[in-house]
Amino acid sequence: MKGVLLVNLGSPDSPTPKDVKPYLDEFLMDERVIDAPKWLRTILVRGIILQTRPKKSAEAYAKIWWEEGSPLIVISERFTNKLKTQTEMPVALGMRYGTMTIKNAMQELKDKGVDDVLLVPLYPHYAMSSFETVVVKVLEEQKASFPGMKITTLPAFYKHPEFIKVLSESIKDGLEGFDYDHVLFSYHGIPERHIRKNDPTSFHCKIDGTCCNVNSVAHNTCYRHQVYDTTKMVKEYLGLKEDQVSTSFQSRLAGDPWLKPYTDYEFERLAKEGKKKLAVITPAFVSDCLETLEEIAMEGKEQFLEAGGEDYKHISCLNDSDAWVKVMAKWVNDWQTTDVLDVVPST
Ligand SMILES: C=CC1=C(C)c2cc3[nH]c(cc4nc(cc5[nH]c(cc1n2)c(C)c5CCC(=O)O)C(CCC(=O)O)=C4C)c(C)c3C=C
Ligand SMILES: [Fe+2]
Ligand SMILES: [Fe+2]
Repeated sequence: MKGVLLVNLGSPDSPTPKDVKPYLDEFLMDERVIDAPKWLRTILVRGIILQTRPKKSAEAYAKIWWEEGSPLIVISERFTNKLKTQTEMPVALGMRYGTMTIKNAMQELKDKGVDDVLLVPLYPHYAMSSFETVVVKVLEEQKASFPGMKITTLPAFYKHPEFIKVLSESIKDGLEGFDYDHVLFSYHGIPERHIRKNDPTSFHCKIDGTCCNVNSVAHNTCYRHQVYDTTKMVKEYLGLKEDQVSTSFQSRLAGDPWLKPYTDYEFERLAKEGKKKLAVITPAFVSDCLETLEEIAMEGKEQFLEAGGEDYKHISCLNDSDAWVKVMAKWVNDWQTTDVLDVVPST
């Protein structure tokens, strides 16, 4: 029997250093997130980052925590429950990190008789630190505990016309009544090195965009290429002008160079350039989370206004909107009936 496995990133169990520490430990010890050799990763993560970050992160989580729990988890659960009403297949939700494990979600599907699974990583774009690590983890669990289960993965849907439409329409709703003069597309950043590592040709990606008009298999796994495609397509759908839109990257950790331009620098640049009313959208995330609610909606607003901006609005992610659930329901139901995935990767 067919079933659907939704996977998102995960959150700590509570916004306290006691719960944030093991969550960050699992997250940052993932070799696809901090991709240093294990001995070095251990020193970096356990010897340095985890000495101070859990307290700082817990304070940030406390600012956005809901009565029902972490926004990312609550929203993902609401999305899952709505999807269940729109498909005959069993649907289960797991998280890559934390206590809501992928293994438990796979067990839930198995207990319902599912042996043919559509895996949906809840990320529009491919990065080894998001999409790829989910796929690898699911395949590891399959090998270890569910050998009879067939796994098919929904590809990154960053440029699927139905995704672009539902995202653009939700942005249009968010912009209504807000007299903006610029729209910033802020995506989660990744180290530039990860782009090179994910380039199967080893020579295509130049990290400055000059490669992106040349068709290449590299684009199937190039996070930078994919996010710029999303920006371009949403910009076209909404009829925004070239100088009304820009793309930037948030949430970097110290160390190696990450994808540029950095969102916090963009706030300053845009304010200094006279863009006084800024709308910010965060399309790397399908659900609101720490990185959107705290870093962008709270900290970002402060940074932009301090730099001379006058008005600022973060537009919510797709979350559990009926329109987004309907798009996902169509994709999974099409797979159920035809075995075909109408979500093609790019070249
Ligand atoms: C778009 C998907 C994501 C990518 C790609 C990604 C890469 C990435 N992240 C870190 C480090 C951290 N990210 C943190 C939070 C966080 N990251 C994503 C998504 C992607 N990360 C989400 C949805 C969240 C929010 C989770 C929530 O509970 O709301 C954090 C934890 C918070 C903090 O301490 O700041 C860290 C750390 C790296 C290093 C990385 C790529 C190498
Ligand atoms: Fe992250
Ligand atoms: Fe490219």
